[in-house]
Amino acid sequence: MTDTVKINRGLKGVYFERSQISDIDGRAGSLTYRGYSIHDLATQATFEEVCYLLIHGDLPDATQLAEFDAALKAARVLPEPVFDIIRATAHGHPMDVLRTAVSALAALEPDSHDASEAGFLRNGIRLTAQVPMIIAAHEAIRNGRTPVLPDMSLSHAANWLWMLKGARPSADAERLADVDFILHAEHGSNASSFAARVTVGTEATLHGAMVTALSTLAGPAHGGAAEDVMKMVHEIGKPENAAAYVAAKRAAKEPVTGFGHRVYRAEDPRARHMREGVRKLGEEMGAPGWYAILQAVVEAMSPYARHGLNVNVDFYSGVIYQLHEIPMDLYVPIFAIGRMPGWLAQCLEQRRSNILIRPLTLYDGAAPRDWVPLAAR
Ligand SMILES: CC(=O)SCCNC(=O)CCNC(=O)[C@H](O)C(C)(C)COP(=O)(O)OP(=O)(O)OC[C@H]1O[C@@H](n2cnc3c(N)ncnc32)[C@H](O)[C@@H]1OP(=O)(O)O
Ligand SMILES: O=C([O-])CC(=O)C(=O)O
Repeated sequence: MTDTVKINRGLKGVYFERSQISDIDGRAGSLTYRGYSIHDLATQATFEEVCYLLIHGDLPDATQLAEFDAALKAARVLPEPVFDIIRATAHGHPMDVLRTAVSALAALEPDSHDASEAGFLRNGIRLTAQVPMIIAAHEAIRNGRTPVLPDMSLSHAANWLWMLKGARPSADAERLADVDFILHAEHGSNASSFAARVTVGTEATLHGAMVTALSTLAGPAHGGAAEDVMKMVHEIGKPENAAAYVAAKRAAKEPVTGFGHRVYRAEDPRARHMREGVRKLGEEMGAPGWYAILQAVVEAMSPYARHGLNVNVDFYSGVIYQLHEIPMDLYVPIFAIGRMPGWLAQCLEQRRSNILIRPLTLYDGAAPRDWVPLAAR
């Protein structure tokens, strides 16, 4: 038996379900949401339109968009006890605070156990609005400031920057955040979305699935990479040091963060937009050095590109946040803001044709043996 079973460690290359949400061609380096190219969405759409597209399956018309936008804005409310929880955990990593607050919302929202399609949708849209509020409130509280109230006249991206900084963002800063959210919104059966689907598979709540997703996103092999890239850039310090840094990592057989992907063998198509954002912003802000370090790392990694090892979406995003003076430990939470509609769409899809997700592990431990009483061990 042991010899005949084929094991796909890490479920590499395994299809576990059909999906109509997004499509990744890893060899071509292409990504579509509901059939629309990520390049068109990143250059033409707003995050609100992308949310609607992912959740409902089609682009909204003007009335549908206005209704969706109004629902998202109306959901910018946090129950008071959530602020107490944020205050009590304020010294923790923002991702731990966010996950704890979302978990608390499961107990605080009266309809969090509504497992109907409408219940998932209502709770999911509410959480999409609440997640940036939690992150911004935590950032204010840990710095001794009063959380900034949401501004209902602002878009999702602009309101996030407003609550984070307490100042109206420029049109360019708003668009950069919007594009960042669009690029991070959905990515098939990535680890956090898969984990969320496993939770929905047990007929658990949407809040439960979101807590699972947040826990899974936080790891450095997944959403935590942007924070690690920024730490790497600081460690490298100047472009001339990049080659030695990469050589040392390769010699130690350690991954160079921001490179590699389970599915892409060509460059991650999302990286193009982030790269352009870093280059442009760096020049505008008179700080081109960060981009130069990143490109020196890319150059040092170029011998491995032909083996399919290229930059992923998180390679460039950290520097954009750094140029906006956003603390490093907020990088993963920002990813979560963008990923909310993707997680929601995945949970809705799982719920509609639900099945318990329960694979097998092949036992190769100790052979059957006799019980040994404690005194005899
Ligand atoms: C939003 C996201 O989640 S994107 C991913 C963010 N994560 C990172 O950037 C962390 C760095 N990257 C990695 O650790 C990995 O590339 C992962 C976890 C993303 C993907 O891992 P896997 O799919 O298991 O790796 P994969 O099978 O593609 O690796 C193939 C080979 O490339 C190597 N490799 C993969 N990533 C890297 C890397 N970043 N640096 C150096 N070598 C790498 C592996 O060691 C492996 O080499 P081997 O065949 O000699 O053993
Ligand atoms: O697809 C993956 O494995 C990881 C990823 O890029 C994402 O979640 O955006």
